[in-house]
Amino acid sequence: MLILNHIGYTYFNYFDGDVGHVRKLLEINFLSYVAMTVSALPLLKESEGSIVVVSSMAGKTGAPFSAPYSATKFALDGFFSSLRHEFIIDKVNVSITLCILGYIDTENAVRAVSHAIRATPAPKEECALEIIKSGALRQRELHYPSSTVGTMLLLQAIAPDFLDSLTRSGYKVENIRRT
Ligand SMILES: NC(=O)C1=CN([C@@H]2O[C@H](COP(=O)(O)OP(=O)(O)OC[C@H]3O[C@@H](n4cnc5c(N)ncnc54)[C@H](OP(=O)(O)O)[C@@H]3O)[C@@H](O)[C@H]2O)C=CC1
Ligand SMILES: C[C@H](CCC(=O)NCC(=O)O)[C@H]1CC[C@H]2[C@@H]3C(=O)C[C@@H]4C[C@H](O)CC[C@]4(C)[C@H]3CC[C@]12C
Repeated sequence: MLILNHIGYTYFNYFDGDVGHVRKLLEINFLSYVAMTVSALPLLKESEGSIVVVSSMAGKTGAPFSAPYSATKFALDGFFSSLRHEFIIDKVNVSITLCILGYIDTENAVRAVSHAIRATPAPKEECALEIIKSGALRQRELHYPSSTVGTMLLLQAIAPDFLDSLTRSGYKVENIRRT
């Protein structure tokens, strides 16, 4: 099983216009996932294995203060959803699981956003287990925590403007200091 999980450092703030940062983040969060998949594919085909791509709610719906990060996660969905089709057409028995995660209590995330986000983060240990399970079960997508992510995806489909305003109301915008 190939689990793609790493992310590069980004800021949590208004987009600052730095195109170089977006390019660098795409390299770490997106292109390296493509490169690692290419390297591992011969072995994965031989073992009929699984690719697990760790993404985010911010890779399915827009969220403020994470424009570069969000772009890299949307790119993962586009690339790996297309690849999944090709595997099925080609009868390649390698599964692709896209993990759509809400706010998780890892040290870096809590440090970056706890001053500005009202939600309580979900536990990282349970999250890690769900990620591994979803790959082993060859699920198409993991939604974790399922109630929050499931509700948000449903709202995106039926009431996208309402979801946007709900998302914004979850932020303490006054605590975001423009840099
Ligand atoms: N925590 C959250 O709220 C959420 C997380 N996610 C996703 O979950 C995954 C894990 O997130 P989380 O654990 O919070 O992230 P962290 O920032 O805690 O960890 C990121 C990891 O990536 C590694 N890394 C950074 N740059 C590179 C690089 N250039 N090459 C290789 N490795 C690198 C870091 O290594 P080192 O420590 O050595 O620098 C670190 O181990 C990510 O894909 C993230 O997008 C999705 C939604 C919410
Ligand atoms: C808060 C976002 C989701 C919207 C919401 O209100 N959810 C309620 C809930 O989840 O209970 C967060 C969803 C994903 C988060 C971001 C993420 O994907 C990890 C980044 C990691 C980095 O270390 C900094 C923080 C993140 C940008 C993080 C910020 C909060 C989310 C957008």
